[in-house]
Amino acid sequence: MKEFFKQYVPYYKDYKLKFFYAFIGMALAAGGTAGSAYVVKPLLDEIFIAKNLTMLYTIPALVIGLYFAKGFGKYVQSYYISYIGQDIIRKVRDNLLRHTLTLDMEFFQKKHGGELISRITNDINKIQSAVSSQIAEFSKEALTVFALIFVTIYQSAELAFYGLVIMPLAIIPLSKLAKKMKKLSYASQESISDITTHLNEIFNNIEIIKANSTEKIEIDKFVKHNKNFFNISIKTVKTNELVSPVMETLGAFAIAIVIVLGGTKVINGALTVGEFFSFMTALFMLYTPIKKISSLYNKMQSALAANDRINSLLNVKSSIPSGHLIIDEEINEITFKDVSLKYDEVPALNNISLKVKKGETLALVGDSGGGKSSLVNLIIRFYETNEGSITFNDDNIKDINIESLRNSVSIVTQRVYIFNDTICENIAYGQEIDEEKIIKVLKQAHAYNFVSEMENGIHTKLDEFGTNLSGGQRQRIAIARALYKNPQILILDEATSALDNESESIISEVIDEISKDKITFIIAHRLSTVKHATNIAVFKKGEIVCIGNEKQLKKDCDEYKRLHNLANI
Ligand SMILES: Nc1ncnc2c1ncn2[C@@H]1O[C@H](COP(=O)(O)OP(=O)(O)OP(=O)(O)O)[C@@H](O)[C@H]1O
Repeated sequence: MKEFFKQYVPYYKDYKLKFFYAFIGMALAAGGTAGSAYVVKPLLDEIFIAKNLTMLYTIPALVIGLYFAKGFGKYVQSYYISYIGQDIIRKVRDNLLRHTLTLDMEFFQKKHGGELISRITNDINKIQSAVSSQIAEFSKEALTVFALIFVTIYQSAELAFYGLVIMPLAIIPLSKLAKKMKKLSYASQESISDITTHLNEIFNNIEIIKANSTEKIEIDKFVKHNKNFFNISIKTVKTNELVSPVMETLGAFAIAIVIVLGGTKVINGALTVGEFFSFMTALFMLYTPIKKISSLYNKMQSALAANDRINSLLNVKSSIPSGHLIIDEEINEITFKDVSLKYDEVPALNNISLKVKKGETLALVGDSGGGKSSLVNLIIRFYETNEGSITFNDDNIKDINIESLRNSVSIVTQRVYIFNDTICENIAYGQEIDEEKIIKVLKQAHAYNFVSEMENGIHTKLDEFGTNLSGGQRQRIAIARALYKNPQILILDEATSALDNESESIISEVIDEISKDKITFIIAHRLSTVKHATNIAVFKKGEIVCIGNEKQLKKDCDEYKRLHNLANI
């Protein structure tokens, strides 16, 4: 709990004035509550026993004033505390996404999107009540407790001792319940994360699910996750709801003792009836905030568990540190020297050495799983080499600033990413929109014809995942996006696989033309796509078995000949 506050207290310092207002509200609310307990004494002693007529009118006015103070105080306090809490949560959520996006691809490959969404939404919601309403409630209830304790002691210190001694005894069962709550909360958050992950998977793979009629299998899986969440939630309710009966039973003992002792004092004339009832009212009133504090403490455990999960994400650090060099000159060559890459100790690339110069195109061909995409993953530093070095001109890739590196590269992959935005925004993604330039690249990518036929032309909004486009149209949008960036390095990983032969050969010509001042890498299964490449590297099981132009390979490379023959079957 200490760590939790340590982590969030720095956020609070921006809200000093709001805290001050909230505190005034709290003080009014606590004062109003204690005052309404105190007022029982003059009510009984002055009105009912002494029959004082002035008091008959003064006290009701006082009651109205006290309740107004209590209500107004509560309102002011709730508003300011919620404001502070919500604003802090907004900042924590921003920070969490900011941090998550610094992590490397390996992390995202291993973590499910659904789980991350769950952390950034559900878990943060859990701490929201802790940093805002729970802290406020806790402070308000604690202040009320102090004020009421003051009233009880003021009325009778001896009775107060018997009435309140039970409180410390309650700590033992309550702390046991709190421990259990933290465990249950953790399990509950894991379970909701399973649900989000599964839902994410279902909606992302809906085509496959429908096409295979596996809806029932998915529903059965979901029912299991959902039932698990229900079971944990019910256990949480059982544990949390135990607080109240435990406190009430212990409280009943205290009250019983006080009735016997206090009653005796009233009978002996040591205490007035008013004093006794005022004391009893304060004591009764006292158990409500104490019960609330215990229950809040239990609920706080759920925030602590959520915070553990949030911190475990915040503690993950990128294993690919950025370098300091900013690319501000032309990249004339990229050199791979004895490069090896392993994914979790499984080798994917072995001893790769090659050089690509500006104006050249290197094509990567070979069987599936040969390591072609892995090689381009290294150029954009999605992964780190295990051995060997990659240099841009004479600079080691590890010394180059990652953002600057990626700004110099455009990559089009098999999987086309479309944002839920207009065609303009999708093409200029991350850069200023220049409509003329957008139209130019759309024409180059052979996309302008179908775009101009759309209702709003380049301002047409695309669905997320680009479902209002065909596969080939999506690829053309992705190619246009890559061209718009006008990068020094162009990577096309099966970028034209969904195009018909005619479009592909036209786009290939465009790419040949624009790649004259770039370093280009093309991965393609269709060998016809790459026949004009300066060099073709043939991959097999993570190694380059031959490298050369098409003519040389056709002559000397058995593996290339095999691929060529397969393509012609
Ligand atoms: N993120 C990853 N984590 C673990 N292993 C991976 C990852 N990406 C690729 N691999 C493995 O590395 C090897 C090379 O894969 P890679 O994707 O580079 O091949 P490829 O030649 O591009 O294949 P394809 O033509 O099918 O796209 C494969 O055995 C693959 O299973």
